[in-house]
Amino acid sequence: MTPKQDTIYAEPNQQIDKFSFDVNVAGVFDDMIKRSIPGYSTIIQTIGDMAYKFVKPETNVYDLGCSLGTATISLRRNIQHPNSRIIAVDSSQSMIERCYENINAYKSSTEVELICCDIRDVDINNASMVVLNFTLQFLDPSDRRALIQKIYNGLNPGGVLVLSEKLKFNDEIIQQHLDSQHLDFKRANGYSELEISQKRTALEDVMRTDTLETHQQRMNECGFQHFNIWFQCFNFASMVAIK
Ligand SMILES: Nc1ncnc2c1ncn2[C@@H]1O[C@H](C[S@+](CC[C@H]([NH3+])C(=O)[O-])CC(=O)[O-])[C@@H](O)[C@H]1O
Ligand SMILES: O=C(O)C(=O)Cc1ccccc1
Repeated sequence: MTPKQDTIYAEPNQQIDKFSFDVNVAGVFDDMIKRSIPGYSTIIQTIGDMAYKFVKPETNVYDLGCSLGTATISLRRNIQHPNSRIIAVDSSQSMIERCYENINAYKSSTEVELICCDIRDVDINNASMVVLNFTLQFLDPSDRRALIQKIYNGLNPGGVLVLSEKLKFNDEIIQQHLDSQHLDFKRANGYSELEISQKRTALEDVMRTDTLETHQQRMNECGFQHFNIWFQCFNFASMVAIK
């Protein structure tokens, strides 16, 4: 089925509300994320490839900020062991409802537990893989370290964290260049100048990005000794940390 087209910011708005993962966004999210994040499909595919390699029998796999379940479905398709379990979490009720339908559209022997709650309140234990695919950037910056620490503590030795994020750059010239390439990507995917600028306003103070150096330092401080970026397209990156 072709996803419903994202026209949320297509008409001029008198007042632009803060971006939220409400029923309107959930209804067009498949289309929105594919047209907004360069490399999204590659990252989803590779999360599946990593699940094949990293997920061990009798362990938990977490998809934190699962939205419509795209990463969960990729994980589940690639897990080799029937006796592992995916715990998919999102705080948006509208996302969770649609995610439930998407997950149940496929049969699989891997159980998925869907939880509607804040990822800061979820217990992480006996994990062989944790996915934060473009979710950490929406968390209050002062809560990020505690979340990464909780993930580190809940991972088994040899377990993996996949962290995908929009990046910020200290170098102003690089920041401007990569941002303009991202805007060209959105234009090429059919977004108008009005859509781009209204969404940008809505995302201010809602999505706060970190530099790669901040991510690296936080990972190290939480105990991860093996960390690197495995994918980057413009200002979007996916990183891997192994315990
Ligand atoms: N504190 C929180 N607790 C729980 N959920 C949260 C929280 N904050 C934000 N979310 C949820 O995190 C998701 C972020 S989207 C993830 C895409 C997905 N991973 C994908 O692979 O398609 C990324 C984006 O829109 O750029 C939304 O569904 C929020 O409701
Ligand atoms: O659209 C953007 O400009 C982004 O930075 C990515 C994004 C994608 C989906 C929801 C919110 C932000």
